[in-house]
Amino acid sequence: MIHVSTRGEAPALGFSDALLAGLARDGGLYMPESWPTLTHDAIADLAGLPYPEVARRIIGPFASDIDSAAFSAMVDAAYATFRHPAVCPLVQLGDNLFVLELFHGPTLAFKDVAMQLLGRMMDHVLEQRGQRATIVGATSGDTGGAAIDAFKGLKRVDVFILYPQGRVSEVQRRQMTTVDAENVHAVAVEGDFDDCQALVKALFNNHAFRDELMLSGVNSINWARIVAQVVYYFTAAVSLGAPHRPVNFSVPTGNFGDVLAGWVAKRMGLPIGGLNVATNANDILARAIATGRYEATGVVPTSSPSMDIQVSSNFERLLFEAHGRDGATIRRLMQGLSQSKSFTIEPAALELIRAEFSAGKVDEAGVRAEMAATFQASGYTLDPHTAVGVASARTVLARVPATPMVVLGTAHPAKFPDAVEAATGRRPALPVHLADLLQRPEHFTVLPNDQGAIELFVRHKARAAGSRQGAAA
Ligand SMILES: Cc1ncc(COP(=O)(O)O)c(C=O)c1O
Ligand SMILES: N[C@@H](CCOP(=O)(O)O)C(=O)O
Repeated sequence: MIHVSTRGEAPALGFSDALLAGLARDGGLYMPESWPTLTHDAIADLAGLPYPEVARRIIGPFASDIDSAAFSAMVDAAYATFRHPAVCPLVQLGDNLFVLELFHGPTLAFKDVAMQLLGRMMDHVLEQRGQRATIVGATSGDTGGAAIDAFKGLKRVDVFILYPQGRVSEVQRRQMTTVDAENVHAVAVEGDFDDCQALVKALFNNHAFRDELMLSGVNSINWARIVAQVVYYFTAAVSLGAPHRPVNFSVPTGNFGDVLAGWVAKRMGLPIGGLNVATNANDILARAIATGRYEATGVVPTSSPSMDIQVSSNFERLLFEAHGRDGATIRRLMQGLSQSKSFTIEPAALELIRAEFSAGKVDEAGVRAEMAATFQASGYTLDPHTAVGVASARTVLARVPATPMVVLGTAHPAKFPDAVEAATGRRPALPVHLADLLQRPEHFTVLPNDQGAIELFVRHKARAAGSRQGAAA
């Protein structure tokens, strides 16, 4: 499978190279050249299969350059880390309303689903090539913890996670800062998530720095992240009757990776009726889909901090497809974004996007009301991110009540105990393996929102680690 950049100027790469590259060298994002599809019967055959087997059938065609026996073992090991036998179970909340619980992995967020596999695949490819890599990632709270858990202690990688200081929950912060592994570096940046993400992209776009340290990325700019997230759309839809009937999804959205994975599932033949982009007060995507104008206005802190994002990286992948895979157009739109923080989607592209995506914004009062109402009605505890998805899903469900609606349950409520307690009156407890998280000592470094300062820190730490590994070898 060949992968091309959304900006049309970087070399095309195979899966393993795209996996290690993260961001393309022209600043774009990798996408496969074509979509593998599953027949109606092949989708029907997925019913009742264990999650790892579905993962092999969906991810396998993309990861075709990884040895299949090794890949198969990595899939089994990745999903053995989940605490639920179904890996991603489906829970019914009401008539045709379901929550797909994606938070049974080690760090209680949907990021684990992809990251547990990504860590194993990267380590495998690096070992085969005899290489070391420096992973730099940006997080609004969940990617960081999931990446640190997946990569901690690995000999061939150093991990640097940039998070916005003071803008993640205490549990999220501690999941990053209490891991005592030499190859892990939690960096509190004096800025918001968009600043952290811009810094990561700037490090990649400094080609000398990128090559010197062999930078690699684990944000959803990495195509492998998206592929691994496609699987649960299949397991959920098939358990609700696909391919014999369509299923809708409502996705709490920030960086647009998770909902894009649903759109990929649709390209692969899954009968998804509609994909609902559910946003919190940071509603740039809802505005863009409603008006055709993508306009970044500055991040507002909310009770769903992982979705406090204005520059939504993966929207670029959808724009690429909707604009006829024309790299020149994407370069022009992205230049507009960096110069004036805005661009206009071309009318034909907007029409294509609207044919597949609806969008809705849920404000803070709406999030609280949804958490409270769901808890009172069914005793089910939603985290604030999933609550955005459920509240927005109800609007769609009112329009199309006969089609099952699956809301992606993106985080465990115990990651956001203050918001959940304020809405429901109950403080959710952390699972046993994290029960002493609030007592563990923290290690982190505070750095300014400055590319030079980040580069200095990463170079210093990565070189020291390289020398340690060299001495030990
Ligand atoms: C809990 C939670 N919900 C939703 C999202 C939004 O997902 P995406 O960035 O893929 O749109 C995130 C962050 O990615 C998250 O951590
Ligand atoms: N919400 C994310 C932000 C980064 O998203 P990613 O999917 O691109 O890694 C987070 O919690 O870190």
